Amino acid sequence: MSVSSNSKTLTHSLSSFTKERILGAALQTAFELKLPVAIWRLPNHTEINLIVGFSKAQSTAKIDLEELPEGFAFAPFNIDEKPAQFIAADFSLSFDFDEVVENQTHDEAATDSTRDSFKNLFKEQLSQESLIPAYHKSSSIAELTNNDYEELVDQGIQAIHEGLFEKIVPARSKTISLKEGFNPIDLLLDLIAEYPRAFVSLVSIPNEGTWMGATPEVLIEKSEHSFKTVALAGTQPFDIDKKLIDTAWTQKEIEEQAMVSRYIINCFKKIRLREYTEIGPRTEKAGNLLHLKTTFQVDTQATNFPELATVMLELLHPTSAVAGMPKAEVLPFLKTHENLSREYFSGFLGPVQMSKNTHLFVNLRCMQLRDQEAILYAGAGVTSDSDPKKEFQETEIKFNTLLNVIAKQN
Ligand SMILES: C=C(O[C@@H]1C=C(C(=O)O)C=C[C@H]1O)C(=O)O
Repeated sequence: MSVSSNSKTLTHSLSSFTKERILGAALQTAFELKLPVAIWRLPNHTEINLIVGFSKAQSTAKIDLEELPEGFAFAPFNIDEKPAQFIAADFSLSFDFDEVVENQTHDEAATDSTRDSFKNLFKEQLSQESLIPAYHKSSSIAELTNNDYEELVDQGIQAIHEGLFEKIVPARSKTISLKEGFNPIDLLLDLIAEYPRAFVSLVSIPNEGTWMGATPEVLIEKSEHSFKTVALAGTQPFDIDKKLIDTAWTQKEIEEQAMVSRYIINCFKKIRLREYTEIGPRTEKAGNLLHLKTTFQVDTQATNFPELATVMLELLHPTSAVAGMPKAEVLPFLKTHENLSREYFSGFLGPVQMSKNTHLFVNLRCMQLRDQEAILYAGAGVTSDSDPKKEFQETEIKFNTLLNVIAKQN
């Protein structure tokens, strides 16, 4: 294993451990010291990243992508009711294949004692051979669950027929029990291996809990001079015997996805941005599913709009792919009828300003890990042509993205 190191790092000692062991020890240490931690792998990348914050995750009502330091953002669906969390990259590690690199961390005096406690306990945990790491659990107890999803979809369809809105995305949850000896790191590494094109992550924050997922949906990508967002909607199971270009889409699915594109274009219009590139819609494979996807790109240097990502983030979230359209009518309807605490499901998450790049994703195909159980979440886009039974089936196949991999454990 090749290693890069410097005197302030642990790397020389890390290189003799497997990534399972290192990630497990870091998660356990963060749990014991009540520190926030995020582990992720970007789509189409091999590198796995881990950061630990040496102070509490910062609660913030606004994610300002220009102002924030390097770190990881984790925002709920309803950002007006519950603030977003931000984990600063006080300690960070990355693995590329088997090579481990401990990145130079910020050396702020205020966090020195936490840094020392973290490093000492981390070293101790690394020596535990069969460690099953613990994770932070949410302090919220009242979990709402809607058990009649078809009825909810039906109410949505009726409201569309009455002209209240054009599209709605009701969601539901499914609780499963976790096997004795469930190891979140093993599952995370299996998801990473199974879904190379997804954003795979585990986020664990004291009081907020632990979330894991493999999402196909980019919310915002920002690099020094470019901005990207996508309109992703329309769902069908992936058929291994069929070529992607031969995929046929119904009018309902085409319209449903077009509404998401229209929503993004309307956001551009609000800020008078005319120069963007639009690619698609094209069929996109997302694990066991297929979606329709249109990509929107902007050269932020040519348009002289360096803060575009922050402005668009506020306008876009939650998009019509996870809420519906128009938002002002749909959000109160969901609040009254959905009867589900979405929490971080269909919120957004991802690394901010890490090596000058920001990658935010919509938190889909995800679950919340609790004590011996996990709550999975999924929604489906409902339009006037929806069939409640089919929408229920769609949420079932969305759950399968995680369930198929969980079933392979042990
Ligand atoms: C709401 C979810 O997915 C979103 C809804 C889709 C749809 O309605 O077809 C497709 C992709 C996502 O934008 C989910 O995965 O839970």
